[in-house]
Amino acid sequence: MKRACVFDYALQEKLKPMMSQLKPLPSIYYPDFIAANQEDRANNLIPKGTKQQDLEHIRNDIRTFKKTHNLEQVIILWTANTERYVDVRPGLNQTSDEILRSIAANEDEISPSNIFACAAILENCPYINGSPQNTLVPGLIELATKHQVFIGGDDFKSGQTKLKSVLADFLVSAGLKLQSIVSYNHLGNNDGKNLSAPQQFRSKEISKSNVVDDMVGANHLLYNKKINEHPDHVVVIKYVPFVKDSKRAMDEYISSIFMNGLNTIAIHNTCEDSLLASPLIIDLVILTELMTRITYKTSDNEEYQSFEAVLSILSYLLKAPMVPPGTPVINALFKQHRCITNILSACAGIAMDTDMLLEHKTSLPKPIKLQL
Ligand SMILES: O=P([O-])([O-])O[C@@H]1[C@@H](O)[C@H](O)[C@@H](O)[C@H](O)[C@@H]1O
Repeated sequence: MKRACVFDYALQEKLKPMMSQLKPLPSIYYPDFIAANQEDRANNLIPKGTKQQDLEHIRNDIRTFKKTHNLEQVIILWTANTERYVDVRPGLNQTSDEILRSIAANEDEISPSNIFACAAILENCPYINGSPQNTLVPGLIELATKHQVFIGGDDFKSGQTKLKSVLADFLVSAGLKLQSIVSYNHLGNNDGKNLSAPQQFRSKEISKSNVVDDMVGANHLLYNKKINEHPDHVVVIKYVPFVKDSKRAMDEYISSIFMNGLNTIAIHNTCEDSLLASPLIIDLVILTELMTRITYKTSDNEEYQSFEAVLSILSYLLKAPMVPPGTPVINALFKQHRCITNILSACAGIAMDTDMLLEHKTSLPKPIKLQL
């Protein structure tokens, strides 16, 4: 808390008695997966062993934590460093058997977050990837499906990307042809320091770049699908220690409009990145835990079932939403929000809001006013 410099001194002093009770458990550190500049922070480690031993250690930590705190459910959420992407290849991690064998064989290409996700799934704990790397490889998706354990990701959608998912939806659905998006930001916290390494930046660049794909892809009038027409989209992230957690985001959106006119929107946003991300952590855990208690049955199957293991309802909170294989990725923010409210309305037996408000546009009966 002191090192991060997010809270002012007075607030830190108030929080210190509570925060000092929280002792992080030793973790695992495979240098090849995060920036070399993180080495001095890797100072609370499990004794060096094989990846199988690391897996068993993390599994035991989960069981011990659950028993010590007398918990019904433990949810594992990765908020640690952005890792480089792992290779996805036959024999390594494309099936559940492959990834379990690869861990047992101490394969170099198994990442720390692969180990945590595998441990969570094997301990029947939902796993959420709050960072952009491709932790949840096909083998872990298959393992989660087999064990019917929820998984979700990727990458908290905190600021610049969340705004982009609204602006792009507004522009494209209004027929203003978005032609160029340049998203620049600099920040000085440790996330920024880790992202200053090319491979870690590449993970973040991927998760920040796909957010307009569904909106562009849905508008065949503006964008020629045959030539995969798409706006220019550039993401730049720079590490500037002086600004610490106070991320500066600068965006420029240029759209072609009527009679070949141009519409340029330029935005400057300054915000403490950690303060944007922390509430997302809480919401992701609450929504995931709620989904563990929702089952459904259909007219042709009397048995109640859970939702798909890949929890795409979390997409409202994540930059690069994971979806069950073969299903559409929705990034438009208010579609994602409506998905949550409509599913919860259905669970509560409440009619979904159609926004038609017909009762106020016709002679249909007016709604009964509820005295709450
Ligand atoms: O959510 P968002 O503001 O688009 O993206 C942010 C990035 O711009 C920032 O560089 C990174 O450090 C944060 O983790 C966050 O991912």
